[in-house]
Amino acid sequence: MPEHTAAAQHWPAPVADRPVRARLTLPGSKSVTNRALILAALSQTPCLVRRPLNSRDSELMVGALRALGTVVVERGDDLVVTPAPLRGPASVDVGNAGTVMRFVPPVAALAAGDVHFDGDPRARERPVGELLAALRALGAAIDDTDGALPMTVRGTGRVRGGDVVLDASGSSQFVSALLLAGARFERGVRVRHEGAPVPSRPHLDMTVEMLRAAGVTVTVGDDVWAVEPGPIKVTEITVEPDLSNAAPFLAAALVTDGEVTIDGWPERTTQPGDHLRSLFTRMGGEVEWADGALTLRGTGRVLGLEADLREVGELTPTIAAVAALASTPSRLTGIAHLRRHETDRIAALATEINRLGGAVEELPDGLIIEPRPLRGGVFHSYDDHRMATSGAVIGLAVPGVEVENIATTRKTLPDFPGLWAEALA
Ligand SMILES: O=C(O)C1=C[C@@H](OP(=O)(O)O)[C@@H](O)[C@H](O)C1
Ligand SMILES: C=C(OP(=O)(O)O)C(=O)O
Repeated sequence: MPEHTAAAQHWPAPVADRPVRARLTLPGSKSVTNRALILAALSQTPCLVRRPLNSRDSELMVGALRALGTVVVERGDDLVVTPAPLRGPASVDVGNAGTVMRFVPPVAALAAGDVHFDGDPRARERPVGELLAALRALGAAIDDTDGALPMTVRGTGRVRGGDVVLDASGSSQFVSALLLAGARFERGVRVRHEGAPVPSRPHLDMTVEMLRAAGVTVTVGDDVWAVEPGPIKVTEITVEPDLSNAAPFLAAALVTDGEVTIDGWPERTTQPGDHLRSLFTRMGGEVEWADGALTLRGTGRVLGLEADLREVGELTPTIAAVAALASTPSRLTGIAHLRRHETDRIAALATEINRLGGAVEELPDGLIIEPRPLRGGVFHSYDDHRMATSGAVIGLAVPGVEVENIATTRKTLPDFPGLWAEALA
């Protein structure tokens, strides 16, 4: 049964009856894993992907690339990716993975044969039209449904490439998608963004950094990115732990006055989760990085936050959960694009926190969250992994919170309930 139709289960969120003290190693980053898999499939050499995420979004990416002919083999916890000529006919299930629905179509355009794309019902509502229009302008043939899924990329084995202008205000993934495959286009690709600001800049930096590490020449200007045509050569990529998925665990220390250490936290990284160091400090935590581990200590106060989260939108659900438990108000802005994430996260957060007695007001591009005492109740997850973990954070401090469909956390974490129990033990 597809996961989005899995029977709704209510998971009683554990209450922290004492400060959470834990030291944890987290699974690999979704964003790094799925970029690594794309680059490895387009590489001239086999590639060892070390410590990849092994969860729904990465499984969907592996499935997509296998469908196009790439050989992906497990070796212990690692993956060996052996590139092969890309070919259709093939069918790709994108699930509700933005990285699969945006990063794979340009690869499919390089394949010889038709590649059909579809996914969870929500995937048909998530934006992809701007990317498809850009791909067409670069020489690809695509049959879509009014700029959305389901669609078929009619791959011919080659893409002309060249200059293209697109509006990436809906998702940074449109730009990342074109850059990741662009070196394999005959003329490379030069992407210019025009429109409201592009969100999630760190993810674009991640794309550029990983391409350069794979031997690709990339130049970056103001809202312009160019990839030279040429070979992609990558033999090994080590995936960092998922720092965005560190958010609920660090939040657990913050809201219970505890102390949580995440092992393997890179000293320098392009992952947006690294911004948690400053964001959670502003919300009352004390953060220390030493010897490759990050520790967050609660200080007995949880403060609201005024912040533009455009760059780090995927951290919003956890920040909103902490804000709902804070002693001062929060105003989170710059995140209109979250309305087309796994769910409309702005509406979902307001509805669910208010259902527990909160005082949250929706803005067109964000949330105002006033402090209120909360009560128990069902916290719906809307098939959104980060909504589910946010319910768990609130449940630490509010007895009687039940998270509906906690299993949806498997999008990017193979065993959230197990890790949560380990953290609280
Ligand atoms: O490139 C990536 O890996 C991602 C980019 C961001 O997408 P948007 O720019 O659509 O927010 C982020 O929210 C998503 O979780 C992962
Ligand atoms: C927006 C997210 O995912 P996706 O890669 O599906 O866009 C997310 O993980 O918060």
